[in-house]
Amino acid sequence: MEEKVLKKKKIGWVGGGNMAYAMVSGILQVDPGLRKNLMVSDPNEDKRWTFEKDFNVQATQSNKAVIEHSDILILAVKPHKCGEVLNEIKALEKEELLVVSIAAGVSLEYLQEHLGPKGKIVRTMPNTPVLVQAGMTLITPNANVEPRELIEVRAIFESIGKVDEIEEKFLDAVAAISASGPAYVYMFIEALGDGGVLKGLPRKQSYEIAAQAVLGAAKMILETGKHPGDLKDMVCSPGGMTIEAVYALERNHFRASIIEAVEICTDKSKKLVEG
Ligand SMILES: NC(=O)C1=CN([C@@H]2O[C@H](COP(=O)(O)OP(=O)(O)OC[C@H]3O[C@@H](n4cnc5c(N)ncnc54)[C@H](O)[C@@H]3O)[C@@H](O)[C@H]2O)C=CC1
Ligand SMILES: O=C(O)[C@@H]1CCC=N1
Repeated sequence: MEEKVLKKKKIGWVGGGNMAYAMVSGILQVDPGLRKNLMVSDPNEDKRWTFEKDFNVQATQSNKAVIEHSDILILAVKPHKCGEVLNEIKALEKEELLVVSIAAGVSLEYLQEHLGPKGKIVRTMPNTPVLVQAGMTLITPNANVEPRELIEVRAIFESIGKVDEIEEKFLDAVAAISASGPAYVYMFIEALGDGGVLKGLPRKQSYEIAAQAVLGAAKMILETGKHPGDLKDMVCSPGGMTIEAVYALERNHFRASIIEAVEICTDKSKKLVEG
């Protein structure tokens, strides 16, 4: 299904930064031949060159060219730049264009205000692991999007990870967990690896061991459906070593610091569009 949609539709990105790069990279792992259907615009020459060099995907300075090329246009600029790009899209009066925003904190209301009442918009929140086809994308369409169009958008993101629909009011928190979350996890892996280095392990091997522990733990949650607390208890032998570590983490507010990070991040999301 994903491949069929990807083969049929012309997809463009306005903004050729980290997320566009990750999405294009993930999509081309499905089928490198899809590159003919993809196009990216960015004012930065180095960014454009990266798409041509790494993927042989056409990259242009002209947002207009990408908008004209696309059946599905992905808005991949920073939140405070969305307004100006939406004005460019509106000016081209391309009624059937399906606009997919990946911008954090930019509401459907804001997007609709700029695109006009007929604008077909899907607000999404993906994350950088789409680059390795292990992304998580939450999506909310506006009322103008037809079911078949939503299926098409889902298919794009399903080709590079998991997809689910969610009420728009949760998307800021989703961004704080799923889109920003990998940064916290990298910090955790780095720290776990440093712990190994402290104990004399070679650094590279220590990071690999730490990353595999995180990957395995995540798979345990997703594949057993067990509560994280139950899985933690399976590791903590009574009177054993793990519970000593858990106690040390609790003394240092490990869980509270992460919950607070999600709260601060969610609040910040709502201010991004102001720049
Ligand atoms: N980085 C992440 O992990 C995630 C980012 N997002 C969202 O994705 C969007 C893009 O984020 P990144 O790729 O990280 O940012 P980025 O800064 O790497 O990329 C944005 C690109 O837009 C280009 N740009 C600036 N003005 C432009 C214009 N008028 N027309 C066309 N291109 C223009 C810039 O040159 C830059 O290359 C943001 O809205 C962000 O909130 C969403 C989920 C995860
Ligand atoms: O930090 C940011 O603003 C972007 C949006 C979510 C992840 N990265």
